[in-house]
Formats: sequence, structure tokens, C-alpha cells
Amino acid sequence: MAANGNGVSTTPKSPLARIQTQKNGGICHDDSGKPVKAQTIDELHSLQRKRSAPTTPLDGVQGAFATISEDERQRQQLQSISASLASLTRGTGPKVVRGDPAGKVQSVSHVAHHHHIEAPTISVSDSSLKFTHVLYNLSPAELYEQAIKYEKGSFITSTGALATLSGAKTGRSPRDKRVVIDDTTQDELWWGKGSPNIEMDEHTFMVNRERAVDYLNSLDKVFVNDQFLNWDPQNRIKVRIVSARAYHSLFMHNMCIRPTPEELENFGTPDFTIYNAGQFPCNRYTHYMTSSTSIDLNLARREMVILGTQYAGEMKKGLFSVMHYLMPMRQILSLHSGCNMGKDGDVALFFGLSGTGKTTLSTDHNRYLIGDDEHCWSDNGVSNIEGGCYAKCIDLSREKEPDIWNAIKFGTVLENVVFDEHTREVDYGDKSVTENTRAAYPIEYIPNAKIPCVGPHPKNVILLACDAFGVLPPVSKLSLAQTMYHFISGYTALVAGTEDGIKEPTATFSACFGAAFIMLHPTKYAAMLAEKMQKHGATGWLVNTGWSGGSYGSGNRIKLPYTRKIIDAIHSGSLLNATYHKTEVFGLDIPTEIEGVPSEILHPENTWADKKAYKETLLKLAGLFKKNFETFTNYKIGKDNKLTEEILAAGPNF
Ligand SMILES: Nc1ncnc2c1ncn2[C@@H]1O[C@H](COP(=O)(O)OP(=O)(O)O)[C@@H](O)[C@H]1O
Ligand SMILES: C=C(OP(=O)(O)O)C(=O)O
Ligand SMILES: [Ca+2]
Ligand SMILES: [Mn+2]
Repeated sequence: MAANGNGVSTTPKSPLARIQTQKNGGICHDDSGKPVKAQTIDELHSLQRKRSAPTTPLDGVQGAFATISEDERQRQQLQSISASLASLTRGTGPKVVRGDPAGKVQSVSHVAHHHHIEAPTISVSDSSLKFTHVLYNLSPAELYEQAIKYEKGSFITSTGALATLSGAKTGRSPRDKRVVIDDTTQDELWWGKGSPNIEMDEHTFMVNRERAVDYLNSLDKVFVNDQFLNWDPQNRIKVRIVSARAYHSLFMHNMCIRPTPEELENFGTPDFTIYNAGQFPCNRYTHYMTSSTSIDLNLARREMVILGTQYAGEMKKGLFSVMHYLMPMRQILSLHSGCNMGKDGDVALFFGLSGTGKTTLSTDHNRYLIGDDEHCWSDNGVSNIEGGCYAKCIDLSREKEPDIWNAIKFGTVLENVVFDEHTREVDYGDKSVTENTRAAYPIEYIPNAKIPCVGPHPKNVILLACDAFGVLPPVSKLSLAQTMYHFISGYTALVAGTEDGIKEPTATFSACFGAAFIMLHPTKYAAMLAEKMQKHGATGWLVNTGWSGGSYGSGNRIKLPYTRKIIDAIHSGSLLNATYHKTEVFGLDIPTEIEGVPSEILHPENTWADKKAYKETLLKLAGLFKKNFETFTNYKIGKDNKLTEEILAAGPNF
């Protein structure tokens, strides 16, 4: 709701003397002394907020696109929310009303009229007598007010962002994620060693669902976001997020695609629903629970339940898992990648695990941003799944990452940062709360975002690895088989923060650069990627955004400006024409020269003072690759035995 402060003139009546004001340029400003219309203070305050149509239509107001009466539409919407929140053991949904319980609620009587309170009987529990207030698709300004008023740890920073704390969990909890195994998912999904899908039965899911729903219904109010995923209009998914915190609602407002008022009017039934009861723990006596945190996915019911973690990234990545199931069913490849496009329409994908640089490198002032983290590649090209970006902001600087810096303004959620208690200036170097400080902002906060977030088929596929051993070259050109080998391997060093419990860089292999989110066997995604890259003539590249001149502890992270120059040379096509030589062990083609990058760093061996240590470290990493790939040697990739053999041969040789 737009505050209308300027329109309200304050001209008190006697006995107080009228305040003298002067027009234009003066310190005070008189807008001609018309008296306020209000007769009382309450009325005056009611003038401040002008009634608005968009996401919170008012009683009796006929929307421009409505085919049913607004009354009827609202009734249907509340019924739908009531159904979403229904207890599965007690039958019906709660009595829901629209609006903030603390404020003047717009439509209590109206809705109460439809959901009248039955006379209590002995069999009725108290929970069925209470109303749950629904704060439906609030605007960022409204969510700021809710957060600041009710959520401890919420502050406005000096640039207008909403600083908040995610609580005890400041990263995802992949070991607490569960997926319901049933007759369908048993056959369709990837289970067992290496898989992120830890099983849970349908009944246990229901127990946790009931726990979450009862918790949410016990509150005075819940937030409901109805939004979309995927900018490809033919494959758009409707999602509903029910949560208890304004922080969560604003986060998802920023991260999912925001419906227009007309789209919201015709939203109907969601395709997928999240119940985020993150403040409330799961019950450790419940089967399958190994901690007080549980993130449970039920594909048949199209629902996700979150208990025991308030880290908002859990919702975003939970929905990504869902897309990793739904999209391949439609022959569409889902990708854990950033994506941008040059002025000439050349698209690049940036694959990589958390902290490898997807967000940083896809946000490029000279290119259009399609998205920073989750995409689909269909027969029509690429589309972003999300409506926002989620940037790491540890050590963020205005000089190195100006676009991300400037996106941290009003509307942006800033998680777990530390700021000056008086000026509210953020200290991005401060890790007191966590390394994994984050900013979530709508994609249009990046000036050269491409809206709608879709583009043609990719020309370059860039695999990012943050190599903490410091032995992978800053850049190498890959054959298709090598691209597949490295895509399936998904190597990086997990940098502290994003996943709970990681304190220093640890070598890790995560299939498809996102094993935590994939639902099918990695080779299914790999086969689709190979087919698409072949068909559209995309070139694969491996870029090490990690260490140079030694391993973590002795060397240093490759300078971001150098990595940017490397990426520029890939985009421009100049790197395709460079002179290459092959490295031993990994057999990678590395260029001898790149404009703006010191040539000696292009071969990592040159940067190590201790050559013997270099060789040993190289072999150590090669060994880890080999060992990791063992689980994939018995799988065929695509229809082609030839490609499978080539992929197996594309790994390190020693
Ligand atoms: N050479 C480099 N390339 C990319 N990122 C770098 C580099 N050196 C340091 N960084 C930092 O690493 C982090 C990469 O994080 P981010 O781009 O959010 O990764 P992702 O999106 O893949 O999770 C950023 O904080 C960035 O400033
Ligand atoms: C938010 C996440 O993504 P990323 O670190 O890739 O940006 C995450 O993995 O929790
Ligand atoms: Ca990610
Ligand atoms: Mn990211």
C-alpha cells in the first residue's frame, strides 16, 4: 500500500498557532493551508494509506479482469488457503481470514460470514474455534513492517535492505532432507549411494505435515505467497508458500516469479505447496528423524514440509529439486547454473557448486543477466526458473561487484550480516554470524537483467570449479566427452558456509554440480546435456575460480578480475582461436595466452614454488576423481556406447 504522507497536510486548528511555512526552497513548505478532511486522529491515520487494488483486493471491488465477483473470488481464494492448511486428521481446514490480526482487519466479518463458528461441542478441540489470519502476497513494504514489528533481529540497513537473522541454521541441511518413497518414486528416482534422496515413507511425511500445519494454524497469522516458477510460459509452475515469518515471505517474493495482479486473480490451485514451519522442530521420536530438522518432499502430494530450520535457501532449493523432477519428465533439462547473454545473443551457462562463482560471473555489466542459479534448457532455448538472485555477500565490495552491491537496497533481504548499530552500515567482511551471508533480491534489481528471463540455445557451457588444491588450470577447453566427465564428476571444494558444518574448503564431488538437488540418476541429466550441446554446437570450458600458487593455506584464490578476463575471452570467441597445449594427468587443453591475464598463471605448475608438491597434489586430486567416478562406470550415457566410452576415457590418466 502506497504511503500517502505527502498528500496529508497538517494544519492544526486553534488554540495552537499555525506553523508558518514558505513555498519553494524554504526549509518548511506550505501546501496552501487546506484543512485535513479527517475529523479524528484515527480518521487522519486512515487517510495515510490509500486503498489499493493489486495483490490485496478489497471487498466488493470488481477487478478489471475478474469474471466472477470480487466477493466470490476472495471466498474461493480463502477456501483454497483453508484447504492448504487443512488438518488431515481432523478433516476440515482452519477458519482463515484475510488481514493482520493487529491491524484493522479488512474482511473478518465478511469471511466470518462464510465460515461461521459452529457451536462448540465436546468433541471439538480449541483449535477449530480459532481463526488463522492470512497475510496474502503482501508487498515488500508491508513485509518490512511485519518483520520490524514482530521479528527480532530485523533492521533496515543504511541502503534500505531488510537485515534479518535466519536463526540457528545459517546454511542448508542436506542430511536432513527426506523424499517420500512410493511405488512411483521407487522406480523413477535415484536412490542409494551418492544420491541426495534419503527415503521416508508416506505415513511419516503425514506426521510431519500435520506437525507443521498444526504449528502454522496455532499462530495468529501466516504468510501466504502465490507465485510462479520458470519464465518459459509453457512450462510455468504455480507455487504456494505458507510460512510464519515475514522474512520467509519477502525472501520468496524476491526469489520466485512475481505474478501480476491479473495473474494472481486467476491463480487457482497451486501445483506445489511449501509448509514452512521452520521455527518448530520435528519430533525426534518420529521414524526417520535423525535431528530436530527435517525437510520433507512428497512428489505425489506435491508438497514440501520444513521443520527445524529457518534458513530460507531451503525453500528455494527445495523447489529446485521439484523442478529437477518435473522438467525432465517433459524432456526439459534442469540446470544448476547461472546464465547470461551478450549483445549479439550469445548465451553462456555457468555451472558450479555453491561458492564457485555462478552469481558473481553471470552478473556481468557488459551482458544481459538471464539468471544466477537455476535454469531450464528446452527445445526453445533457456529459461530462468526463478525471479530473483541469491548472492553470497561475504567480503562483497562495490569495486569488484558493483551490480550486486547496488542491488542491496529497499526490498532486498540481507541474511545474517553484521552492521553498525547506529549508522546501520553493513560490514561485509564480518563473519561473526556466518560466512554464508546472503542477499536475495528481485532480478530486475540488476540493471541489465533480461526480462523475460529467457534466451536462445547456449553457445558456451562453462564449468566452474573452486579447486582448493590449486592444481586445476584457471581455464581449459573441453571436448564434449571431457565436458560430460566433469559435469558428472561435479568437483569443487565446498567453501565454508552454504552447507551446515563445513568449516574450511573440503574437496567434494557433486554430480551435475548439484547432487543435493537432482532427483533422477546423474547420467539422465548428463545424456540430455550431451544431446543438447551436440545439437546446438556448444563449447565446454573448465574454469578454476579457486586456488593458484599452492593449495588452500599456501596459495591464493585466483583474482576475480583475472577470472573475468578469462570469461570475457570465452564470450568473445577469442579463446576458441588461441594456441593450446595439453596438460599431463588430466589431459586438459590450456591456452598459452589470454589478454589481460599473466601468461604464467595459465599453467598452474608455473605458480607453485615446490614442483614436487605440485605433482603430488595433482596426482592426489586425480586419484580422488578416479575413485569418485567408479560408481558411474557401469552406466551408459545416452543411446550411444561410443560417447560412454569416450567419457570414461576423458578422466585423468596416470
Ligand atoms: N576468481 C573468482 N571467481 C569467482 N568468484 C570469486 C573469485 N574470487 C573470489 N570470489 C568470490 O567467491 C564467491 C562466489 O560466490 P557466488 O558467485 O555466490 O557463487 P555461486 O553463485 O556459485 O554459489 C563470491 O563471494 C566472489 O566474490
Ligand atoms: C543458495 C544456494 O545456492 P548457491 O550457493 O549455489 O548460490 C545453496 O546451495 O544453498
Ligand atoms: Ca546454487
Ligand atoms: Mn549463487
